[in-house]
Amino acid sequence: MQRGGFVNQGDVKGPVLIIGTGLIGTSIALGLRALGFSVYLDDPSPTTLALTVDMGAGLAWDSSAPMPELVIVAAPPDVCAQQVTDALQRFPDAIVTDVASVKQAIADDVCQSGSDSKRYVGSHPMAGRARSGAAFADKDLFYGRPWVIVPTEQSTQEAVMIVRNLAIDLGAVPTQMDAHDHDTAVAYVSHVPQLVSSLLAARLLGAPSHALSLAGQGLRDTTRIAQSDPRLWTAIVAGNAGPIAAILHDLEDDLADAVERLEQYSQGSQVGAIGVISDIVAAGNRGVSRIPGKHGQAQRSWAEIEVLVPDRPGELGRLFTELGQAEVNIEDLTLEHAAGKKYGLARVQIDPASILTATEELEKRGWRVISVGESK
Ligand SMILES: NC(=O)c1ccc[n+]([C@@H]2O[C@H](COP(=O)([O-])OP(=O)(O)OC[C@H]3O[C@@H](n4cnc5c(N)ncnc54)[C@H](O)[C@@H]3O)[C@@H](O)[C@H]2O)c1
Ligand SMILES: O=C(O)C(=O)C[C@]1(C(=O)O)C=C[C@@H](O)C=C1
Repeated sequence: MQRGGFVNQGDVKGPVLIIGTGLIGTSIALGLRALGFSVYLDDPSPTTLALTVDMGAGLAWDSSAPMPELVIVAAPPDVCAQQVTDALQRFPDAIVTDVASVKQAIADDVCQSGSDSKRYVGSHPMAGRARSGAAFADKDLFYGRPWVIVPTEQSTQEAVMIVRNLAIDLGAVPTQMDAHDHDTAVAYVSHVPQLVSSLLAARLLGAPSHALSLAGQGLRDTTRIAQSDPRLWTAIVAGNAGPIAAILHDLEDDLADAVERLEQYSQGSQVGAIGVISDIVAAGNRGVSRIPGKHGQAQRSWAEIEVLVPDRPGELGRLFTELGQAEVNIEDLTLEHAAGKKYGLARVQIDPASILTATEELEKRGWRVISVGESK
């Protein structure tokens, strides 16, 4: 079997079975297929399973298939413990992992199930999309992203290595934590952000349509994940309710303070209101500067060029190609589209040392560069 160029210890050689072939299960399956693994798929929805097989992600599992060496449960969090326990019983030699966004409740249930839980190691790839389902799967979804490995006290070292190798084979960066630390961490970086984004987007239901027609990048940045699947996120949030509630309490205090000061200000009192606004924005600046940049490095400043991109097929590709020809590396990109306009606005982030070259080369090739400046 062709491997991603990694390790001798904990190498999976036999077939991999993926249970739950939605966004994450199918992305893993496609990535493993591309590396030459033999992949089997199972999902309670026959339509989903057929779609995943049609996408070339593997073969539908049946009892005549060879015994898997690794089983990956990629089902909603509230059914993962049961699926892991069943897999440990059905496949007595297999290592079993799950990829659910919550870990403590699943680990507790598996360890108390009476099954052979030393072959179980939890895990969680920190990559995804706001859209569920196999149709949105991507074999490169995990590339460069953290993948948390969450052994229980009973997990064997071999099982841990196999799950680490899975992450590495898919281009992810494994990092190990216990279930409690994992759940607290993801409450901060994933679960509370999801709820805040949803709450913010829900406020738009009461906004007049002329307000929505003015929506720009700020609103899009803060509400992208509000498109997420309510069923999946109900199970995620319910599975990590304690740590999430603790952070929401702090947020509630901050909000109550801000509301009180703003109301005092609007009623004519000057005391403390301006200070609280400045404190909120400055604390936000400090918080956002703690988010690591690409590949987990400390965040650094990029230069940003804003370029008008004609709304025609192939134009964005041409922009990438022509920046590449000028030997300018794109570090990040955002696109803004205004409804009914013939142009989109691409904000391309690049190394500040390349800014002059990029501007000159783009203008030489007929692009309209709107502005050049600093970005984070
Ligand atoms: N979406 C993300 O961004 C993301 C990222 C990392 C981890 N995860 C975790 O990965 C898991 C899958 O999420 P997803 O985004 O792929 O969801 P999804 O809705 O796209 O896919 C879930 C799949 O599980 C199947 N399923 C439902 N009940 C099942 C059961 N009892 N047994 C087996 N399969 C069952 C569904 O038919 C569906 O195909 C979840 O536990 C989620 O917390 C999600
Ligand atoms: O990129 C997104 O859309 C995601 O929401 C991915 C995201 C996250 O919060 O980072 C969502 C849930 C997962 O458990 C892991 C990753």
